[in-house]
Amino acid sequence: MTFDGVDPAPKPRISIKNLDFFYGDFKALKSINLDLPENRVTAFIGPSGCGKSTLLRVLNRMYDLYPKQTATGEVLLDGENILGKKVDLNRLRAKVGMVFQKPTPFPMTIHENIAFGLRLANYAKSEIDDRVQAALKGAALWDEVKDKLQSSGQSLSGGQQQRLCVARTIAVEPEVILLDEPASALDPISTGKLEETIHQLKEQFTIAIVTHNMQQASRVSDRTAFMYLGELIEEGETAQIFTRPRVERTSDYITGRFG
Ligand SMILES: Nc1ncnc2c1ncn2[C@@H]1O[C@H](COP(=O)(O)OP(=O)(O)OP(=O)(O)O)[C@@H](O)[C@H]1O
Repeated sequence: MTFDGVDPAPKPRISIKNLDFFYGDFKALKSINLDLPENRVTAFIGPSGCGKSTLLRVLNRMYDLYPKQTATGEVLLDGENILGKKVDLNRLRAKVGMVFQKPTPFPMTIHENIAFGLRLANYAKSEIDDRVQAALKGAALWDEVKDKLQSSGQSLSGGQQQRLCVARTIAVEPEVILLDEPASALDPISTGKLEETIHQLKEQFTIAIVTHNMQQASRVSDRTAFMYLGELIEEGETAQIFTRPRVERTSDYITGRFG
């Protein structure tokens, strides 16, 4: 923050330029232009069906797994257009990790949930235990699981499982973390812990989060993008969007007049 309370815009880690997205013939995203600054949390908000998850899924090309889904325009990550045909999708997904709405631990031990990905990413055997520990600490789960690393990941509570998924994601050292309504299945205490974790993670990562919960967006994010019917209506510092929106539709949405 500067003395006048304005966050000096850090450099964008991701730049989205003129992005359109289609499910078959249906245009779900319309000419989106948006920067995601590094070491900041950007929240995508808007009513159901406005395109929040679609936008998130473009950022690691998750849509490529499905037929008839296409994106046009540019999404620059470190200067490279990740929508390009020659992009190595495994490398991209290692750089841009994702945590889903429902906690999805693998049916393996807590340790193995993280070690598995590390081995796939060719980390040296001698490093694995230290990296598992560092990832669990990074996801603020270590203290709760350090004495039961050989128990099943699925034996943890929902909130712990979600932090295990965060640990699994950060273990392989991505640059960007995508969170798709990560707290929607969690109770308020687990949600609070996850939000604290997100707050700490932004020191190291660039984060985008989709959330239906506007209090959550205002608590965890530095910047907020409001979407409506596939368009980006307004984007800016979270405090500005929530207290001084420039566009009437944003104001109507955040004051609960629709959505
Ligand atoms: N697999 C699909 N095939 C066809 N249309 C889809 C598909 N997935 C989403 N859509 C459509 O694309 C639009 C955007 O959907 P998206 O899931 O991105 O919205 P959202 O803002 O994340 O919604 P919600 O808050 O309800 O999760 C919607 O009109 C939706 O019906």
